[in-house]
Amino acid sequence: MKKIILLTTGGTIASKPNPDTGLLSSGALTGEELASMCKLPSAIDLTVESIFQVPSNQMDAERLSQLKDRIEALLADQHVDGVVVTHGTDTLEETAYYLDLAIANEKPVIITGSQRGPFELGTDAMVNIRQSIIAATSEKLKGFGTVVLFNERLFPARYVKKFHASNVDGFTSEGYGYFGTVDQDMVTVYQKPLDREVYSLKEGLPVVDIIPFHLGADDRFIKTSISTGAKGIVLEGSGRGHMSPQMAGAIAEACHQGIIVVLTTRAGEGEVRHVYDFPGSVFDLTNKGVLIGKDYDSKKARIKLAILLATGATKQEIEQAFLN
Ligand SMILES: NC(=O)C[C@H](N)C(=O)O
Repeated sequence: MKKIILLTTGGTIASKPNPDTGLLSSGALTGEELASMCKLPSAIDLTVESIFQVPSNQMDAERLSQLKDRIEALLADQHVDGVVVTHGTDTLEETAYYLDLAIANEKPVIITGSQRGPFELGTDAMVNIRQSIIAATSEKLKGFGTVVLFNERLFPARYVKKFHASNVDGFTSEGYGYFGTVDQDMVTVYQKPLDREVYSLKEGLPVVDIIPFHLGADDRFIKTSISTGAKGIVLEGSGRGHMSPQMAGAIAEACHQGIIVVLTTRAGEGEVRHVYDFPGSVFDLTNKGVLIGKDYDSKKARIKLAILLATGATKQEIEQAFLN
């Protein structure tokens, strides 16, 4: 019999209506309460553990590290076949990618959430938990790193994104698609990621900011990032990766001060590349010391940059790592 651990962290999937406000209290339910509401196959040996009971806007570097340590300890037990994490959907993709890059174990780690609370009409909470537990028992998902299950689909942590604020079909991997499904009790895998990247952290995650470009953006946030001690900055540019000319001077100063600056695009798909030579272009910014963030979503680039900095990687190694 497969042994799976269900590790709950809170979120809507663990929420209860608050009679005082009529709104949802995320994380009010314990893992045990939640599991007792799911119809699980009896052939799975399930252990439930509540590690946090928070809405996912409370996830931070410290909690990520606690979660990773706990999962690693659980997977190290030879009797454990896989771990399922339940999480609020708002930051689920960031936690998933952090776990994906930081956990080396080959056993399945599946992370899921829900858009509707367990007591709401048409809730997706129980079905997502159930399908995730089934996925975690699958031999097919060994060596995949951390996988996100949502609405019966399996997504790679590197690309998955919450694209709908409330719909139960709320997650996608723009341009790349999902790599499998869990339909009733059947796990099907259509694609497997070519490379698996795993890093060994030497210290806690440093401060890395995301600074978006918008029409008319100035340099105040970049200056604040520099003066408040950020170790990394992810710039979210437009199109091929363009920032405003007003930002370019402060970006050069950030690089000059040894802050690692990575450039991404706010477009949903496509890569940051040298195409133009105007002030604020990729050409201009890389000449100032900025690294190219390829096709990374800015939130994923932020997690990756923070992890790389926490491994003690050099600027050259970080540049190389973003070519993956
Ligand atoms: N659907 C959800 O889980 C959203 C919730 N606000 C959270 O991320 O905790």
